[in-house]
Amino acid sequence: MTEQNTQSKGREPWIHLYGLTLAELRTWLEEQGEPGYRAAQLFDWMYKKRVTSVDAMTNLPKALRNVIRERARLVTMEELTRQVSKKDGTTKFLFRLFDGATVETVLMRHSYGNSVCVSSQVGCHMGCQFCASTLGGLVRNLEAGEMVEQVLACQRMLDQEGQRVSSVVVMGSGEPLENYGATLRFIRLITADEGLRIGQRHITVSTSGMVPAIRKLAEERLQITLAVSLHAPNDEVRSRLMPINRAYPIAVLLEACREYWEKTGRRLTFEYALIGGINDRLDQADELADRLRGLPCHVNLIPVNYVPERRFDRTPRRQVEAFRERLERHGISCTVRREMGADIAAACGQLRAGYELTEA
Ligand SMILES: C[S@@+](CC[C@H](N)C(=O)[O-])C[C@H]1O[C@@H](n2cnc3c(N)ncnc32)[C@H](O)[C@@H]1O
Ligand code: SF4
Repeated sequence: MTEQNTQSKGREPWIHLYGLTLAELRTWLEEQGEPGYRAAQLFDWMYKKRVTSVDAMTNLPKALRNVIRERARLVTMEELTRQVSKKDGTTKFLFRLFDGATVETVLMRHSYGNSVCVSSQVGCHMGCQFCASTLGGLVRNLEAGEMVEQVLACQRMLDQEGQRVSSVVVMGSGEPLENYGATLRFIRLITADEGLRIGQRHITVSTSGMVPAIRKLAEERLQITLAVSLHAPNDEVRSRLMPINRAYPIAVLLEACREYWEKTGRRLTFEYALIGGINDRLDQADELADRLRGLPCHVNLIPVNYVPERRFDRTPRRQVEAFRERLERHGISCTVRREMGADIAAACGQLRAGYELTEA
């Protein structure tokens, strides 16, 4: 039996079709006593025609459709809410999963294409001080198929406009490298030729800095971008903001990043949320530049999103610009991330947190 079935503890033994590769789907069909060649037809309905019901798969025999309906599931998530930004078209979805847990997905509309921000876990237990996703701790890992479904839900919305998902960032709730197997499987599924065919170079995985997993990922030699949430120029500040820094301090983390670059040839991205009075002084920009010197990388500066439970101040716009200029003067490539969907609420994780509160 396929790997994903054994992952899914605590649910009825049905197979999630979006969690399977084409070869695995073929094997599964054969195990059900059905011809394996039907897998390609099924995949076509799933990924090219993107139907949401097995009944719509009209070129499959009725008996086969019955087998699939009884023993497998196609769509496992229900859309609870959809908010569309009037400013920039950013769309935030809140989904209910098969077990009642909820996750967020965000579709961002850029001039250069459409990007989906995927969640990798329900909640998170990493405890970063500025992040809403961790407020209720970790509920569970997402399965690969549930991550694929997030992308497909956005693609179905884009289908109405004749557009496609051009890039994927695993930057929603959760620490993807803690859910390593599912994240890797997800990447393989969405890049597959017979699936959505999203190029590896259009995929970014963001991590809080799980050093052993970064090393393991480097060995896979994928062409994805690794984004590392750094947020501080030294261990004192980073350990206050991110408990993981006590296990893997900055020097150890940057060493793993260098290894990632050496093995994959991919430039690193560092995420740096500017928090007023904590990590946004110009001498801290100097210190950050010192640490990153010689490592092929790009820094994304993000004025911290307000999380009511945390009460961190946002760095004023002028100071953000000064910080960026200082880094650039040191030769560090750097951008200030454009705020998307500012009118539809909230830092990552807040939509779900708000929903869980009103449901409780
Ligand atoms: C929600 S995390 C998920 C991926 C992974 N766990 C990580 O930490 O990189 C995605 C990014 O959002 C950032 N982030 C979380 N809360 C934020 C906030 N309130 N303001 C700005 N960025 C935030 C994180 O630091 C990280 O760079
Ligand atoms: S920033 Fe990432 S690792 Fe930290 S709590 Fe949020 S989701 Fe988890």
